[in-house]
Amino acid sequence: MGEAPVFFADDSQATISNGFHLKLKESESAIVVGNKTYVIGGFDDLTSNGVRVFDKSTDEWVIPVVLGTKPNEFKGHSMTVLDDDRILIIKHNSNSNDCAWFLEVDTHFVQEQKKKLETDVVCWSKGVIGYAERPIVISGPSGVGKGTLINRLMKDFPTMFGFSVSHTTRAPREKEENGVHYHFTNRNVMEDEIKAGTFLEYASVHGNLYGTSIEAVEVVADAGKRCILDIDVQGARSVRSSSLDAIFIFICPPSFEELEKRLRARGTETEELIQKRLCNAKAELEQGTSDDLFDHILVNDDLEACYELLKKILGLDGSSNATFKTTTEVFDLPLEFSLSKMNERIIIISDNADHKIVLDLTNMKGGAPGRTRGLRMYHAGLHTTDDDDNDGNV
Ligand SMILES: Nc1nc2c(ncn2[C@@H]2O[C@H](COP(=O)(O)OP(=O)(O)O)[C@@H](O)[C@H]2O)c(=O)[nH]1
Ligand SMILES: Nc1ncnc2c1ncn2[C@@H]1O[C@H](COP(=O)(O)OP(=O)(O)O)[C@@H](O)[C@H]1O
Repeated sequence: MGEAPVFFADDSQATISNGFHLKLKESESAIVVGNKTYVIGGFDDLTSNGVRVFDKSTDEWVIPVVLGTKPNEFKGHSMTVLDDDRILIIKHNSNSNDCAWFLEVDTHFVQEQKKKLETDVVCWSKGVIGYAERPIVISGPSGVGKGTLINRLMKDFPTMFGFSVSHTTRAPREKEENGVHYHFTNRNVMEDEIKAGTFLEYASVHGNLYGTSIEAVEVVADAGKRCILDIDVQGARSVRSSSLDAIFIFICPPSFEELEKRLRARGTETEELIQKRLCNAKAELEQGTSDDLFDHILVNDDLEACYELLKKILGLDGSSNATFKTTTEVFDLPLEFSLSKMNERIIIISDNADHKIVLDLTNMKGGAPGRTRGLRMYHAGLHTTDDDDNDGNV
């Protein structure tokens, strides 16, 4: 039986706490979503994971599993509930690069994780202001040239793309670096991490476990880059059903014989492993080309031609409207403020009312696991129409 909720810090907290009074620490505040009261804050306390939940239906406190990277330095904040499935938290005295955070409490991803982990789960997702490009999933059989194409993109556009470094239980190849090509791990550790909800997706491929951690994707978004995932078809299917909102590209070889030739010429696998990869390639090619999982299928025959096509799909050849807006005005938020919600716009009103900033969620995309992208911020009164630019539209 959980500790019963005790007494109040002040009236405002008492009114939002679902008909009972909560005693909150100085840096905490509470908000009600359905039957549950979420108490958020206390990040300085190392014994706390920053979120506790009082469930009115069971009369119990629950400490949920908290996924995603949580915000640091969380002094004052204001909150509001969106769509009954996430809480928007805006930090006081912050700026637009790090002011908006979402605690997802009942989104599709969180519901899935609750089922998987059989416990209460919440997940943080940082809000990113401004135009945000969709992550890219690249799949294809072993030896088709995925790594070659990705390395080329990263080399030609170093500030634009970031590689999602997967975890794997396979042994490192010569020249592969831990933390750069993969996070090399062992099966027991990885299975425990899978159980703990560390991964956005994972699969058993060629007899080893491979997985994309939530952190691997977030690290890239934090660096302001567009994330590239090199994952197998099973992983692509999992990502498709997540909120990552990626572009899915499948790379095919010109022929099976050519695939075998490349795999042998690379010289990184034993004969036994080459046979295993070739055998799996048949099924991968069938799955990759037979349903609607992939948005684009590229044949990597001539490398240059394939690379040009890839750049075209990604809007890098100058023929598309997909320009990269990397800079947006930085807004300083007041020391103290309250929030008011008007449809999909959140008005941030400073306590002395000299300052009004709008956080526009109309083009919000993505979400946990990963960033919530496409948010827009402007000074109230200065904005004219909804369609005067394409911020957030991908
Ligand atoms: N599902 C999933 N597949 C992955 C991940 N990382 C790599 N893979 C896939 O695992 C397969 C084997 O990768 P690897 O051992 O590096 O060999 P390669 O394909 O010959 O370069 C490839 O199809 C990769 O796309 C991951 O995080 N998740
Ligand atoms: N279009 C191409 N034509 C000939 N060889 C290629 C081509 N693309 C890649 N390769 C070579 O094929 C081998 C496998 O490529 P790699 O990028 O490692 O594949 P993957 O990452 O899909 O397993 C490498 O030796 C690479 O240099």
